Amino acid sequence: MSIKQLVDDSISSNKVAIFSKSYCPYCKKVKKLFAEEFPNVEPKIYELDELDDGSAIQDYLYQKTGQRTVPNVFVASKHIGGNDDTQGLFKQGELKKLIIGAA
Ligand SMILES: N[C@@H](CCC(=O)N[C@@H](CS)C(=O)NCC(=O)O)C(=O)O
Repeated sequence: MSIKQLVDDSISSNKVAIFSKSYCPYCKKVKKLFAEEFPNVEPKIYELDELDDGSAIQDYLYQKTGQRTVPNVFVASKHIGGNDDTQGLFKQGELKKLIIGAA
């Protein structure tokens, strides 16, 4: 499977997909948000620093979204952005709507 296929498939087949790095504090915050606020949703999490293809995945995400940083979050196949974007969407009540809509 190509990197493009792997990333695109995981975005379309998971309600929440998070491309993360295990040591990244912003990633920890966004993973905590989902775990605490949406405990019934199990995000698909890729720790890019622990994967052989992690750099290639990060390159493809940059090509796809214009965002190189992690976390890079997708909900209901929609690109949300990083931790700041995700927390902002949550505070507006829009993250819940997206998740419910994807049920
Ligand atoms: N404002 C961003 C900050 C994200 C950020 O700075 N992430 C760092 C890791 S902690 C990053 O991606 N650095 C580049 C890299 O790891 O390739 C957010 O809220 O997501």
